Amino acid sequence: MYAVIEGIDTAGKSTQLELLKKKFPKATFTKEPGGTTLGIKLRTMALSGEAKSKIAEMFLFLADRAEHIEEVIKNSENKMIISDRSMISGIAYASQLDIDKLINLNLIATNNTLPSHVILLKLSPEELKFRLSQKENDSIELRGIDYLINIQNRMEETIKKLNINYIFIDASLKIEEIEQKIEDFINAK
Ligand SMILES: Nc1ncnc2c1ncn2[C@@H]1O[C@H](COP(=O)(O)OP(=O)(O)O)[C@@H](O)[C@H]1O
Ligand SMILES: Cc1cn([C@H]2C[C@H](O)[C@@H](COP(=O)(O)OP(=O)(O)O)O2)c(=O)[nH]c1=O
Repeated sequence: MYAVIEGIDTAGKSTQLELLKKKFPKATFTKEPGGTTLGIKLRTMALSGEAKSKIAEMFLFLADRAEHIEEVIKNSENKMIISDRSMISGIAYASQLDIDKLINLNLIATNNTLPSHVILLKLSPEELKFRLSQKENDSIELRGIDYLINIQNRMEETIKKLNINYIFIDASLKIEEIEQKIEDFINAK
């Protein structure tokens, strides 16, 4: 199983991953960007905001993804893998490019590997605004509410296009309610 937790910044991914780690202690927990030694360097570069070109930034994430698939996902193929983000973020955040083109590029990076289970935590604009106001924001989060809601819409569109097994969960539900929905989804198939 290759399950991924997706959602825009502050959707609650880290919160749920901490709970999943307790529930599934034998699973492999990983993340993008920064799930490998090379990926840690690429993550710093990608998140610094140094890239003037959005395309250059996207290729940093794609390089991270290719290394992650090869080093982590392929090496744990028969185990339960749970990842914080995936190619769905890669496609959604590269918002200046067309989704179909990005699917092709990402399938090159992943050698055609797709997640088997996608969990998307969805925020309303109001809840997003509140959560961003509560924390210090990195260069991507500083792009604002409309930017992030557009990314969230692109995540939904990408997941539907990829025709994979997914669940969309209202991210403003209680933490325990979300936890239960994720557990039921993972245990169902
Ligand atoms: N279901 C929830 N209801 C209310 N607040 C939440 C919920 N889940 C997470 N939070 C809070 O929202 C903020 C962002 O959560 P976090 O798990 O760090 O998101 P992400 O990893 O997706 O950026 C944190 O302050 C966290 O405590
Ligand atoms: C995987 C990926 C993430 N991102 C963005 C989303 C996030 O804003 C940022 C880092 O993700 P993340 O590690 O979830 O950030 P945080 O430290 O806030 O938990 O990178 C892309 O722009 N493209 C990508 O391909």
